[in-house]
Amino acid sequence: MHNVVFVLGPPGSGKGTICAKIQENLNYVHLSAGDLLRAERQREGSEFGALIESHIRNGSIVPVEITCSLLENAMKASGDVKGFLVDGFPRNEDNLQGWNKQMEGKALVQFVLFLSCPVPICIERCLNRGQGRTDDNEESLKKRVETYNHQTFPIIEHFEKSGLVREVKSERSVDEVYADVVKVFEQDNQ
Ligand SMILES: Nc1ncnc2c1ncn2[C@@H]1O[C@H](COP(=O)(O)OP(=O)(O)OP(=O)(O)O)[C@@H](O)[C@H]1O
Ligand SMILES: O=c1ccn([C@@H]2O[C@H](COP(=O)(O)O)[C@@H](O)[C@H]2O)c(=O)[nH]1
Ligand SMILES: [Mg+2]
Repeated sequence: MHNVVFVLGPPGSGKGTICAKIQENLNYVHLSAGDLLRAERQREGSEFGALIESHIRNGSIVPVEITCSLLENAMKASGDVKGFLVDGFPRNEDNLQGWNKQMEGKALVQFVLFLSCPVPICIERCLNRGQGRTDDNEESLKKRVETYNHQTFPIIEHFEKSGLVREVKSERSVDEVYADVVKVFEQDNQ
C-alpha cells in the first residue's frame, strides 16, 4: 500500500517548491502530475501529446485515465519510500472518481496539504517563474485560476469534510511556509 499526501493549492502557490524541500528532507517522493503530463507530452511516440498540450494551454483538465496511469507507473517505479507527494492532483471530480477506482486498495491518502495563497500573488509568481511554460501567460492563467476556483477548490472542500485537509498559508517566504509544513508532517506521522 502506498502512502500518499495530495498537495493542492492555486497555480503558483508554491506546491512544486515546497514538495522539492519535503522530498529532500523527509523521504517522500515528489510526483507532480503537471510535470508527468509535460514529460508525456514530450515523449516520442506518445499518442496523447497534442491532447495534453491543448489542455495545458487552456488550463483545463486532462482525462483521469491518462494522469492516473502516469502517477501509478511512477509509484511502481520508485523503491521503498515513506510515501508520495502527489502534487496538483486530484483537480476535479473526474480525477477524484478515477483515482478512487484505479487506486482502491493500492494507496492510502494520509492527508491533503493545502497551500493557500491570494490569487494576485500566485499570478505574479507564475508570470515571473521564467521556466518557459506554455501556460505561464495572462490568458492561460486566467483560465487556470477559473478551473481552480470552480473545479479544484470543491475537491479541497470535499476532503475538508473528512477532516483530511491541512492548510498552510503560502504567501510568506519559502522558509516560513516550509517550517509550518514540517510541523504538519510531524503531527501526522506521530
Ligand atoms: N513562498 C514563496 N515566496 C516567493 N516565491 C515563491 C514562493 N514559493 C514559490 N515561489 C516561486 O513562485 C513560482 C511558482 O512556484 P511553484 O512552481 O512552486 O508553484 P506551483 O504551485 O507548483 O505552481 P503550478 O501550479 O503552476 O505548477 C516559482 O518561481 C517559485 O520559485
Ligand atoms: O492532474 C493534473 C495536473 C495537471 N494538469 C494539467 O497540467 C497543467 C499544469 O499543471 P501544474 O500543476 O500547474 O504543473 C494544468 O493546468 C492542467 O492543464 C491536469 O490536467 N491534471
Ligand atoms: Mg507546480
